[in-house]
Amino acid sequence: MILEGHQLTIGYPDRVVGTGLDVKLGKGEVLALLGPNGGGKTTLLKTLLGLLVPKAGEVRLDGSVLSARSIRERARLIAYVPQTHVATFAFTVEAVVLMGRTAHGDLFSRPTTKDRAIVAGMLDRLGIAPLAQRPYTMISGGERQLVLLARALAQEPQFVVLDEPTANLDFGNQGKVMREIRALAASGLGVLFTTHDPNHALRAADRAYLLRGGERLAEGPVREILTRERLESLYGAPVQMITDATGTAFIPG
Ligand SMILES: Nc1ncnc2c1ncn2[C@@H]1O[C@H](COP(=O)(O)OP(=O)(O)OP(=O)(O)O)[C@@H](O)[C@H]1O
Repeated sequence: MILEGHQLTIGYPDRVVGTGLDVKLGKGEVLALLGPNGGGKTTLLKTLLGLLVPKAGEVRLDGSVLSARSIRERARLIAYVPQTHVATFAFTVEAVVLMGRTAHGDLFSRPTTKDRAIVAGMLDRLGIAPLAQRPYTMISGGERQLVLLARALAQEPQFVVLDEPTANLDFGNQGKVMREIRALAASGLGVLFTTHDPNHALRAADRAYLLRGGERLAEGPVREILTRERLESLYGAPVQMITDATGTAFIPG
């Protein structure tokens, strides 16, 4: 199964953000989307998810146009972890993660024992089981990020799309999410995530897609694509590269 954007023009009713964009994500692989603020990353993600309609081109899932599938079917296949949002209603953490099961059951049916077991497993896996009965509105931004990831995984999708999944996380939890992303790919899911940290792409992704001003600057295997020169050109700023026996890291210059 492949999630694919073909010759996409992306944007909003009053604005074109990018044109001629081709993106491909297969199962079992991780693609990192990098680029400067306002470059179009979130717009591209939302278009691939079917939340924004492409102005031209099409999004295909397994060769057929995504928009031809029902919203429910899409939700079963592709999970979205948005940038952390603050909920208005004080659902418990467990209830928020249970929402991930909605695509699998009848909309008005009560969660099954299996649903609850899957949710408990996800909370445990991400180390947030102690938060289960806390209101989602009264936990930290980083904890919320992990709850949204748990909700996406409870969906048991084929693809997971994450918008800056490490943005609010402490150093330890950043590592946890990177490991989780690799584990998802190892279990056969396709993962697409945006990041402002090239080191996270190096660590967790197979391929990198560089997007600037709505244009694809480069795409390919992370280790080939992420060079000091390319990152300097992507961000229009100096970048330093540090290499030792254990690997390579980039720091803003
Ligand atoms: N709802 C909207 N309506 C109109 N224009 C928008 C809307 N949301 C974003 N934009 C514009 O679209 C362009 C791309 O924004 P987008 O959020 O996709 O960038 P991004 O690469 O995700 O940025 P960041 O790294 O800052 O999150 C920007 O110029 C932005 O101002």
